Order: sequence, then structure tokens, then C-alpha cells
Amino acid sequence: MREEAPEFSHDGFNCVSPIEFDSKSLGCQTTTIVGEKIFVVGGPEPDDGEGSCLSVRVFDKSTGKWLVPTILGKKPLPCKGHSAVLLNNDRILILKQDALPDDCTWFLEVDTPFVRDQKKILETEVVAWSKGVKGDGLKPVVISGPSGVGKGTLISKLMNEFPHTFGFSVSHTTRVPRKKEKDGVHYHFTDRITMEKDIHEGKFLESAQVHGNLYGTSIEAVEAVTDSGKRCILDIDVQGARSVKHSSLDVMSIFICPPSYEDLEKRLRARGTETEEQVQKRLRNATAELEQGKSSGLFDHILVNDDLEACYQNLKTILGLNESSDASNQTSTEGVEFSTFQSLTEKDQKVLIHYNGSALESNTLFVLDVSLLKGGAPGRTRGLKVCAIDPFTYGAKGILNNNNEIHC
Ligand SMILES: Nc1ncnc2c1ncn2[C@@H]1O[C@H](COP(=O)(O)OP(=O)(O)OP(=O)(O)O)[C@@H](O)[C@H]1O
Ligand SMILES: Nc1nc2c(ncn2[C@@H]2O[C@H](COP(=O)(O)O)[C@@H](O)[C@H]2O)c(=O)[nH]1
Repeated sequence: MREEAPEFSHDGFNCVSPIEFDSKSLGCQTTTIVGEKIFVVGGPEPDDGEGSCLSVRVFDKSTGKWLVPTILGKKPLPCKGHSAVLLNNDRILILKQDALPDDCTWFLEVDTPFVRDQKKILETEVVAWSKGVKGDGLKPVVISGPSGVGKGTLISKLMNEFPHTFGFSVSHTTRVPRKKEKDGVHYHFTDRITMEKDIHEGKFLESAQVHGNLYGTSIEAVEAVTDSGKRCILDIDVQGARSVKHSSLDVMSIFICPPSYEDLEKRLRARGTETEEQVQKRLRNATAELEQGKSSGLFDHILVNDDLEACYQNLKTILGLNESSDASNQTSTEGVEFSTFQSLTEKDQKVLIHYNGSALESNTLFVLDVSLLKGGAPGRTRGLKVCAIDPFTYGAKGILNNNNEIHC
């Protein structure tokens, strides 16, 4: 049966979506207009078996048809209610009612560069979820460098010393597992047909042909780590580092160099995991990788792994870890809590969160500053700034300056 087009109305405020509450306990439904499309979030569950998350449907006004979007990213769980407001014409801020701080602020990207790229790849309507976190959070860390330089060794040391701080992004590869490698721990071992299909379906943040095999970082791998509250570590080659740099992930990137080509060769052979032919291939590729890594400005930091312990200490310094910091207790993300609010309005990149219908009836108003957002799908949206305002002290108008701009 064809669904009715959603009813909607403008409430006069710049780009604010109307908010509808469905009385048939189907939860809150919001509709947000972006150009010719209407994005309906929540409400009746679509028949796609995804009933345990906040649903998204898209209505195309130009064709009068409902579109079935490909929904990327980890989806928010359903909630008692939510509000929505359009930001920058490319993403919808969703604030969930009565949600835990870590689960309150979400962005549904509808026309960001990431979503536009995915639309081209998938040739379908695409939206992408990204969870919002307060402040800068801790950027994921990309560690790159030629094969055998010691990336894995350094990452293992870091994970052993700070198991609660860092989480490893488990890549996919078509390479054959080595003796001690475990599926799902060191890599997700897969075959080329499956992996190429998944890449085509937009499941990968980046992928590359490396030393004759296919390797890639799935969006899910990065999200699994961020969802566990840890800082994500990616061990990827230079091509992957370049792709990630051009994505919206916003990472810290570190290139590891060997003290010399001869040392690299010695290490690779001593590891004993590759055949002579494979060692030759990896060494040939190392020349170009070293050139690109050192000269392209692709990396934020370059470390020489000569003495392992010295290099590890330098890595820890770059990552802001030192003897006195209790890194095991650090969390990488900080949520934002708003408990029960009534509605949102947006002006000049500030979102005003209203309580109890009118600002003056409540004790606190929140202003969410979204002017400095960073990152986004396929990862977290960082840079949220929140401030609470007491309307009894300032008056509802107190947050507006003479130019009618909202200020904290
Ligand atoms: N500073 C160092 N001095 C001497 N040997 C080292 C040093 N760092 C690592 N090694 C050794 O070099 C070998 C290669 O290290 P590792 O496997 O960590 O490299 P990698 O960069 O992760 O390689 P790949 O990209 O192929 O996965 C290992 O046997 C490791 O023990
Ligand atoms: N672009 C990507 N490169 C990756 C990924 N996972 C690993 N790698 C790189 O591949 C080589 C070889 O690894 P090995 O385990 O076969 O020795 C190494 O340089 C890794 O950094 C990935 O997801 N994407």
C-alpha cells in the first residue's frame, strides 16, 4: 500500500522542522524539509526489519514518491520522543528525550560530502547517522609505514599498557591468515568477491590493494571502537591514510620510518611470515611508501623506529600520554545530557533548547553551539559546545544581544 505524504508546516523559524507526536504510541515523528525532500525520522516502523532503531523515511516532493534510503552508520535506538532541527542544509540534529548523556545527540547527515560520495557510489538515496559528542573528543589515530617497520609492535605495546584507552580497528583483508592470527581479532579474513561487494555497498571507510591483497577499514570497525568509548587506532598503509585524510573522520596521523632500508629488510625477513617473493614485493613497495610518507605532508607526525623503547616513548608523548596521566581512566568521548525538553529552534549556528513550552517557565535553557562541528559520518560528530542559561537571571531575551544573535 502506498504511504500518504507526510503533513508538514513551517513554524516561521529559520529551517526548523515541525515536530509531530504520534498518539498511537509509535513514538515521536519529525519531518524535516531539505530542498525537494522530506526526511521523516521515527514514527511508524518501516517494514525493513529494523524496528529496534530510529527509522528514517524520505519523501520526494518532486516525484510524489517515497524513497528507500540506504542508511549508513550505527543507528540510534528508539526513544520516547525526539526533536529535530536542520543545520547547514546538510544534516539534521536529532535530540533524544530522556536518553543517557552518551546517547542524546545525533546527526542524520543528508547532504554532507560523505553522503554525496556514497550516493554516487551506491546510486541510491543515502543518509548517514553520526553520534554527537561534546568538545573535541580524542581523534582516532592512523599509524602507517612500510611493511616490517614495527607498526604492529608499537600498537601492541600501546594496547597492552592502555587497554581501556585504545581500541584497535580490525581491518578486513583477502590475505591468507598467518599461523597465530585469529579471525575477528587481527583481521576479518574474507574473500575478494565478498569484500568488493561490501566496498560497493559503501560499508568501507577506505580500502586499498596492498602487496597484492585487498585491505580495508569498515565503517563498523571504527564505530565499534568509538562505541566502546575508546580511542580508535588504525594500522593502515599510505593509500589508506590518504583516503582517510580526505574523509570526514578527522584523525591524527603518524608515519613510522625505519632507521634504514637495510634494517627494514632485516626485520621483515626476521619476522619470517612472508615468502621470499612476498618479502621482495613488500620491500619494493617500501621505497615509494617511504617517499610518500616523508614528503607529502600527509602525516601529522613522523617517528623513526630505531630503538623500539625510545620510539614507543615518543609515540606516547605525541598521544598525550605520560607517566603521571592515568590513561586507563580516560574516556575518549563525552556525551551531552538534556533530559526532557520541549522543542528546538536554530539561529546563527546556535540551537536553543526550550523546556516546558516557554523559556521563562523553566529553570534552565540550553544553548547548543554547533558552529564548530568537526568530524561526522562515518564517525562521531565532535565539537559540540553546550551552555546552560538561567532565564530568571537573564530573561528569555537575555541570551539575545542587540543584533538579535544568540550568545552564551
Ligand atoms: N625497533 C625495532 N628494532 C628491531 N626490531 C623491531 C623493532 N620494531 C619492530 N621490530 C620487529 O620487526 C618485525 C616487524 O614488526 P611488525 O610486525 O610490528 O611490523 P609492521 O610494521 O606491523 O609490519 P606489517 O605492515 O607487515 O604488518 C617484528 O619481528 C618486530 O619484532
Ligand atoms: N589501506 C589499508 N591498509 C591496511 C589495512 N589493514 C592493514 N593494512 C596495511 O597492509 C599492510 C600489510 O599488512 P600485513 O598484515 O599483511 O602485514 C600494512 O602496511 C598495513 O598497515 C586497511 O584496513 N587498509
